[in-house]
Amino acid sequence: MPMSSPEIPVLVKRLPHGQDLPLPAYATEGAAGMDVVSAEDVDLAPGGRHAVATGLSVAIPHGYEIQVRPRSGLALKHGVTVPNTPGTIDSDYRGELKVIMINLGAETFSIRRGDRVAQLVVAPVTRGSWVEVDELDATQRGEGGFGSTGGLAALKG
Ligand SMILES: O=c1ccn([C@H]2C[C@H](O)[C@@H](COP(=O)(O)OP(=O)(O)OP(=O)(O)O)O2)c(=O)[nH]1
Ligand SMILES: [Mg+2]
Repeated sequence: MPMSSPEIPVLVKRLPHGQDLPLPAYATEGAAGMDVVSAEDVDLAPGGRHAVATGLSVAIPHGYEIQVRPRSGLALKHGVTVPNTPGTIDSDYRGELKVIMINLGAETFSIRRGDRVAQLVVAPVTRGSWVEVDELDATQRGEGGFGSTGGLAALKG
């Protein structure tokens, strides 16, 4: 028997143009994201982008967010992805949830109302607070970054 993980209840409201659409849903028992469908027809030209309507607004519990992530099949087969991935839906946002999509492929990509365009991951948020100091502790990495440990080759053991 697979263990079921706790589910976070998220309030969802179907907007007038989304009344007949299915709510975002997990495609399989172990899916991390709920597939969300488009509430509109959009033809995305090569290089084009659009904030795709979902016909939904949500109220996420405080301390959680929804991440809007691309579907890998659309990215691999068509070059269609979410440029701001993971998109952030704040717990206090009450506007329409939209999926920003970009067509990085060579062909126009047609999205039809009801098509599953992206996936939504409900995730906990940890917030930080600044502790301002004059000096930071020394580390092995120091100021090195952006490739300072080398290129693609594996590290020598
Ligand atoms: O893919 C996305 C990303 C954001 N939003 C909505 C929900 C989110 O809570 C709000 C603001 O998003 P974000 O903070 O990423 O955008 P911003 O450019 O910083 O806008 P704002 O000044 O409104 O925060 O826009 C979406 O519907 N889809
Ligand atoms: Mg913002």
